[in-house]
Amino acid sequence: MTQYTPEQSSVVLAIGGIDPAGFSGLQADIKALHSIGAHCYTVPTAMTAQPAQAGEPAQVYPVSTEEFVAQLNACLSHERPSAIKVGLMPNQGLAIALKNWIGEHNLTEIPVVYDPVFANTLNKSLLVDPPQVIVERLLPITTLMTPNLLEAALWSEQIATEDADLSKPETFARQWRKAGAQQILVKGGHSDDSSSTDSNMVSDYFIGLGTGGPQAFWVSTPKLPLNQPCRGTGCSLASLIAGMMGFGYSAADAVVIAKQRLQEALFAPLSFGEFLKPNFQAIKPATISSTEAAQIPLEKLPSVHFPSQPYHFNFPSCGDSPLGLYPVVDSAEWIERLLSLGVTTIQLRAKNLKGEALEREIQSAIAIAERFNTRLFINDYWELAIKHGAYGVHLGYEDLQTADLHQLEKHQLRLGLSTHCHYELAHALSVKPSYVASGPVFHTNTKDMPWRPQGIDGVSYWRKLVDCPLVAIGGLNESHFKALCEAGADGIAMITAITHAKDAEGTTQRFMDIIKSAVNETYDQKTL
Ligand SMILES: Cc1ncc(COP(=O)(O)OP(=O)(O)O)c(N)n1
Ligand SMILES: Cc1nc(C(=O)O)sc1CCOP(=O)(O)O
Ligand SMILES: [Mg+2]
Repeated sequence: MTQYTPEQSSVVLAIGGIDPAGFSGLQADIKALHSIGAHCYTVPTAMTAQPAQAGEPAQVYPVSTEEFVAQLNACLSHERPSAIKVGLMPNQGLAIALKNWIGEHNLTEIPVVYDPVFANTLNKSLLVDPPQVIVERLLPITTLMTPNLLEAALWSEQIATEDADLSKPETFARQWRKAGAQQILVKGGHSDDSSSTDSNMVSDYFIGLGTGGPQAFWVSTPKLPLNQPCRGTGCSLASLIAGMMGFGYSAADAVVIAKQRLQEALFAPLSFGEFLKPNFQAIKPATISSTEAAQIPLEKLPSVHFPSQPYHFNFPSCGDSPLGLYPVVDSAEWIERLLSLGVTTIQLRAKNLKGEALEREIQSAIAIAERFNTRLFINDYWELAIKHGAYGVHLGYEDLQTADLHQLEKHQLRLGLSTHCHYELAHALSVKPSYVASGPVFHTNTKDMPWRPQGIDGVSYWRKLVDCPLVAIGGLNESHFKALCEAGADGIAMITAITHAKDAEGTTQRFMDIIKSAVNETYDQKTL
């Protein structure tokens, strides 16, 4: 599994055209990247002249291959870039030169975000060679492509199979993947089609590698009532994605964070002449720390959902009393032991049972929890949880692909969801669960985790994003309880600290007391 470990700095090599009017191309890249604290190298592929008047074509003056490579080398003589963003690539000669340069300098591990600019927002062509040949050259070095619907269509028409429906972003995305794109975000900003998405939202379709394997999802932000054409949004989005990938975020995470930041810059767009442009000055400037660059001062994360339909769920609440100490155990026997001490939230995480034995264990656990009037969550086995009338289920991100959320909602089970990164959180929040779990807070020996522990700061940050109860999990023990309560955790979940304790009963009692007084102290501090 890839481990995504955010770095302290992001240096993006932005390659693209110069738009002297300052709306798009490298000028837009610089503004977007500076807003997240990334450094931006700028290597022009062409000077352009893009008149405002609709009738006049754009002029494109590509640099020579020699000039291009000399600029790339000059950048490389400073620090090695942590991501590359490619915008306007006007001809295949420069595309080949870039591909060779990346190979010759062993830069193939660096993520490349390619925004295939074929024409500007005013639909003026900016290419000297046909788009197909340029894209073909760049596909092998590209980590993530970000075409808009028109660009995607232009290419897809060349490669589409006969039965392909070319009116939908998801069709294009699949076509491009077949043609060799590793990961792709088809931007739906030009779409009139609202059949698969909410018409008040702009929805982009992502297919790529998530932390646990291939992912496909829609990522949507509210449609803004802009009264003039807005320029430079595609360049800015691709730059923000490259910047976040440069900080070490996965493509899926970078897309979610970048969409949010662009959305924020578009809430108060700057108007210049006939056009608008994203207002990155309106965003709280990010510092050079990667976590802070991702820390969105927040409107809201974009909504993320799987390819079927947007979600309209509302799972029941877990009640008014705080979730508190939340032991995660593997048997009904443990549940009986801990509930008799007064534990009010507990989870059955039975990884070693199957078939009838598993079903019996779940049934007993539910019967015990009912006797103690306790919130019992069943991990993984949502069908058995429904069948035996459990209080709730806890699901991981992968389970969302298979679990029938409609059935869970229909039977009024509470739903807890694990989250570890931005796109998982964006997805979880779209489901409106009963609680969100955030982990791993610290290193855990209980299971392999592809995510860097996020620490207490990560819990505080999640708290700002999450509008339902928040549960912290991963490597937790009593030394963390006070800080976790101050950070806003409603529940503190753990396995080892209780199940491996010499005196599990005594330990649990002490943990409950500490959490109770930490919750009271935090409450007092907030109300003073
Ligand atoms: C409270 C809580 N948070 C997170 C998890 C992890 O659940 P999941 O992602 O389903 O992983 P497994 O527990 O199945 O390994 C949890 N169980 N409880
Ligand atoms: C099961 C589990 N899920 C996690 C997550 O981050 O989603 S961390 C974790 C293990 C928790 O065990 P312990 O308290 O022994 O560290
Ligand atoms: Mg699970």
